[in-house]
Amino acid sequence: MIGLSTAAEVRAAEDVLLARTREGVLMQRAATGLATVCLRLLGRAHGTRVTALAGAGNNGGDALFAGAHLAARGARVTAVLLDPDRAHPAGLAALRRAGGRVTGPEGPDGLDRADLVLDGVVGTGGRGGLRPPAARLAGRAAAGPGMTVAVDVPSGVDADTGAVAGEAFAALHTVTFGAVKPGLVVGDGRGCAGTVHLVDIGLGPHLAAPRAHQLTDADVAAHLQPPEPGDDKYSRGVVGVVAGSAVYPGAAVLCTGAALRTRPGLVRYAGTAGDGVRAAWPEAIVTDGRPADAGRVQAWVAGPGMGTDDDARGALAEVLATDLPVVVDADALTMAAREPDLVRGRGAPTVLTPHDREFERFGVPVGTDRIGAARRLAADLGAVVLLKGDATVVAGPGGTAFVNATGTSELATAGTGDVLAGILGALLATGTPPAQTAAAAAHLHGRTGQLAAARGPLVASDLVRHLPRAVGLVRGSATGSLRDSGA
Ligand SMILES: NC(=O)C1=CN([C@@H]2O[C@H](COP(=O)(O)OP(=O)(O)OC[C@H]3O[C@@H](n4cnc5c(N)ncnc54)[C@H](O)[C@@H]3O)[C@@H](O)[C@H]2O)[C@@H](O)CC1
Ligand SMILES: Nc1ncnc2c1ncn2[C@@H]1O[C@H](COP(=O)(O)OP(=O)(O)O)[C@@H](O)[C@H]1O
Ligand SMILES: [K+]
Repeated sequence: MIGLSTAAEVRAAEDVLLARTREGVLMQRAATGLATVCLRLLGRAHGTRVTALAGAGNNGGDALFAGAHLAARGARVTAVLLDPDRAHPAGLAALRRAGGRVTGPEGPDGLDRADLVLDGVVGTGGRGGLRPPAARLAGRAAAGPGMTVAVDVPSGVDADTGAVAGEAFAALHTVTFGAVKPGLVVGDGRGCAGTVHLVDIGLGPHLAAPRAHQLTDADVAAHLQPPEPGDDKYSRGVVGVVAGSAVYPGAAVLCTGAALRTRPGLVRYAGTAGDGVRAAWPEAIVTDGRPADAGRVQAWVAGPGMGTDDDARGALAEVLATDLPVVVDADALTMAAREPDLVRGRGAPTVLTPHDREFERFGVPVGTDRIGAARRLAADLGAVVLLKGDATVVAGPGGTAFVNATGTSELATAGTGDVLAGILGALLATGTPPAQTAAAAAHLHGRTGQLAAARGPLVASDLVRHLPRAVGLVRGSATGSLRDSGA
């Protein structure tokens, strides 16, 4: 699990460490790590042209020291000081000693010929979008030929939320210190950060336990254990699906198929699209009646394509009245937003899976702080909220959050949410903690999308087909990597 630490959490750990180390040691660790990553990315230093944009704070100090390291290895480094009178004195002296050039915000910045641009304008001390001189230089860097590398955080990105209020530096890579900040992996900040590289500066033992995480394949593998010799179809967790309708039979087929393909123990279907489900998935046990007629299950999925009429409302109320985990998706979200008390006060886990428009139906738009928004709704409803997007966020009612690290924008196609709901139901049926289980489902869904998209555009049923291979890949038992899978 990768911990995501806020700027305040990182600063608190830095303060402890600063008091125990010689002055400048932490910045040296940061700058050396930064220069090392840059050298790896460039392949060589000698003869390369580097422009380091340096603000007046410690972020600028990091960029100046890293520039000095690169200059000492033969790079031609130009430091552009945003505020020449307040530049980090020791960093500036080091850069000059190493033979770097120095200019002001209007000077010859070399951005039109740079191989590498370091963005040390502002880091965790930043507030709001970039101010004009910095915004202009960030724009020139983005238009120029140089590989853009952000120091700690792309300038203009809120490190905690990923919000970008105005202009921000568009980085191909971000070299971040001590801990990954949430703003690098969620919201608009994710797009500005590019590939994130973490440099260890020794903060680990002093960091507060993070309240937000990213899961790795290894974490998710624990949710995808193969059956054991003593298992039978019931012991693997039975999923109940309430989905589809005469108008939307496909949602029932996709959701049921995804549950079966994730954990092929037993899936029961109850609803008005039974014929379609029978035809597509003879393995499912189908009833045309109410959820109560379906037989025993360990988790319910309710919502995809089920409609919002009185019968649908009745079926939803029925599953929410059980003491079982329930996934509330799609049409069920519309009904739950109208009657939140259906969800509030449930004893068993409830996982709501809104996209932004569905989220807004609960009263407040998502806004620019996606983790905060998911946490607030989760706390209000006493439920887990899985907020879909290019980096899906999961929040539990107690504030634990996860940001998904897998996926592809090819998933922006109809029906992929129905597949996610089926995956989630299958994983919840084993009784694992609901917030992490929801994050595991999003992770597996994203990996499946990456596999399916390796061949080009995907449709939702491609995901269902690729699920077994994705499960195998995440378990670590599949051969080959995502890149060479040729799926
Ligand atoms: N505290 C420490 O010991 C360490 C700090 N480190 C670095 O220090 C950074 C934090 O440094 P600071 O607290 O000095 O703050 P920053 O350097 O992040 O920001 C302060 C500077 O940014 C300017 N600024 C703020 N908002 C701006 C905006 N919207 N547009 C343009 N300029 C803006 C301020 O005027 C000020 O000059 C971290 O991100 C990291 O890079 C690292 O060197 C590791 C060690
Ligand atoms: N641009 C994107 N990048 C990555 N994933 C996306 C993107 N757009 C949508 N997705 C994912 O695709 C799924 C779409 O779900 P949803 O909107 O509920 O679709 P539907 O209701 O048609 O099934 C979600 O898991 C979401 O996270
Ligand atoms: K920066």
